[in-house]
Amino acid sequence: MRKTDNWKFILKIFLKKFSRSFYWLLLVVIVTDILYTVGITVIPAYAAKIVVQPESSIVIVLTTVAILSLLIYGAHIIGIYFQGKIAQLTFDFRFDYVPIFSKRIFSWPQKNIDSVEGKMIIDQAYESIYNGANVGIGAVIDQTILVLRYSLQIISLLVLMGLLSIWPAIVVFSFNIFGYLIQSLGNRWYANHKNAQNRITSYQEYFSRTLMDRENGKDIRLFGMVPLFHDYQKKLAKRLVNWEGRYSAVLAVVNILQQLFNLAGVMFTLLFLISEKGLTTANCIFFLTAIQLMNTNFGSLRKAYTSASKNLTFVPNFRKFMNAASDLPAEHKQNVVGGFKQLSLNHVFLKLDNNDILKEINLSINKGDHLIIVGENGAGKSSLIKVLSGLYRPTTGSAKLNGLALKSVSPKSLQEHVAVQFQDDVLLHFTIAENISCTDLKRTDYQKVTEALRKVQLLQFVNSLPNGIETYVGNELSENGVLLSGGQKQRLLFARVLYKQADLTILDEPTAALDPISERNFYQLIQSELAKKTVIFVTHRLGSFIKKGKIAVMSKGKIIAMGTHDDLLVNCELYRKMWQAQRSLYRVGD
Ligand SMILES: Nc1ncnc2c1ncn2[C@@H]1O[C@H](COP(=O)(O)OP(=O)(O)OP(=O)(O)O)[C@@H](O)[C@H]1O
Repeated sequence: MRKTDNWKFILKIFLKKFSRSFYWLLLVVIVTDILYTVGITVIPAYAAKIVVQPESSIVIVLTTVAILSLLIYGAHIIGIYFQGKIAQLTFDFRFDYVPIFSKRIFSWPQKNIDSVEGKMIIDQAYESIYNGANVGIGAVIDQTILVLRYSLQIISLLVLMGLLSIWPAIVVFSFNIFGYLIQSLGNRWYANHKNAQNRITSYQEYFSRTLMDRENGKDIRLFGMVPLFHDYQKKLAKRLVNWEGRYSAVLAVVNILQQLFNLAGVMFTLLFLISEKGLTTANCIFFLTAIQLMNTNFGSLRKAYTSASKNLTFVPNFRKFMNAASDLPAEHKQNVVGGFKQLSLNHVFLKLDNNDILKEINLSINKGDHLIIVGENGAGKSSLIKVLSGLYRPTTGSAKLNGLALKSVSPKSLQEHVAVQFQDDVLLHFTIAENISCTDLKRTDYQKVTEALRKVQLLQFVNSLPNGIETYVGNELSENGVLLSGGQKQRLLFARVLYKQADLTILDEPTAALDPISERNFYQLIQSELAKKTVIFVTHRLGSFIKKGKIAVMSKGKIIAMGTHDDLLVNCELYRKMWQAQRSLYRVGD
């Protein structure tokens, strides 16, 4: 990606953001800057009149100096106030990105979100916007505005100096240009080495995040893993400190050379002033003030420019995020499924990170079917569920819902007809009712929520809470929130499924955390509440329930057998082994 493209990209974002008032603010700030620059170089020279020309009227000179100073400093104060307003505008831009970010992330194929590459892109894009006021894309704009302001101040000084004598202006300007060239070498070093630094900081953030996250605390504490973490962190810190050391050395060289050039500029001008015998004291004072100010302005300009260039290195990450392939555009996802009739996979293969996860899957689920999927750990059951629920698109082969390509069905229609419960689902720290209805309280059917809670045997517990179904889950958004046990969470998630009453319900190990009584209640609910619905159900528990449906056995990414429990006991060795192993666990005395 070219640097100019990065600038163009940022400019486009901000031009859209800034209204006319922004340009007025900027104009006022620039005018006050120039007034200030001119004022503080001219006023001391004018005041010197009293010293060198005692015959001039002290009253007039002093009054003029006082009035000019008041005007100049007044304008300067107004300028500072408006700078604050500009900073507010450029800071506020990041909050426009909350909806843009989430919308884009959720329009990505799930496969990309789960991948390492996807994680990096999201993290880095996030960093470019939200890493603080002086970092990232916002900082590029802030610093570019500074570059513009300092440049105009320098130009006004050059014009002022040039009106008296062109040579000091040319000399100081040229030396500062050398200073700038040296600075750009330092900038180039930073751009070339930024990725190495990024990588170390991103690893380090993992450790800080994990150590600071209280939810991770249990095992780290119980297994005494803190030293292991600190060890890793120390090594990374060392690498980071080394990196910073090298960068400081580069900066020091740049700084020293720049100071030398500045000094040379001042010396040359002094020589010039000495050689110009006719120069008045007032002009002499003017030149010396102007040169000092110009050097300071050049220094600030270089600093702002360096900062803008440094922060520009964030832009490619952000652009990568904005340009990342999203799912099919909405216009290709207009198909609506009336009611559920059939879900079918034909010759489906799924590759994730270049690994073959699913191989040659052929499956057809018809209205009213109850399909149970069993298999070893890592066989591909959850991945298959992700294909069936439309989260993963097959790498080859087709997935169809009611004869329509699953990828072309509108998300809204899919959401209406399909309910899914994954083994790693998390409850949001919203109210219990919102977690079940998946919408705000105004649109929630309280009676249906109560009914679902009663069915999963949580109603009594929820009613005993201070705010009933309006109690918050967890304590991130409310101090009165309730902390739920693993089994309670799983029952609440199942209440969500019952509330929805979707045509097709997909459940991925929904009983793993349930006690035996709750588990039995769960099977009964499937048979009573979802009897007429279509259900796909992944489980490791080969209980009595399994004898009632059609079973698919998975191994190493394939469906190796399909049939009833009795068929499979005879025809599928893996199934027979799993059944016998589980039975042996529950036989008294074994
Ligand atoms: N996003 C991913 N990227 C790469 N590989 C993945 C991804 N998700 C899963 N896998 C791999 O796919 C294989 C199947 O995983 P999957 O979760 O589908 O198995 P499973 O049958 O549900 O296992 P379990 O019974 O343990 O829940 C595993 O080897 C896993 O490492």
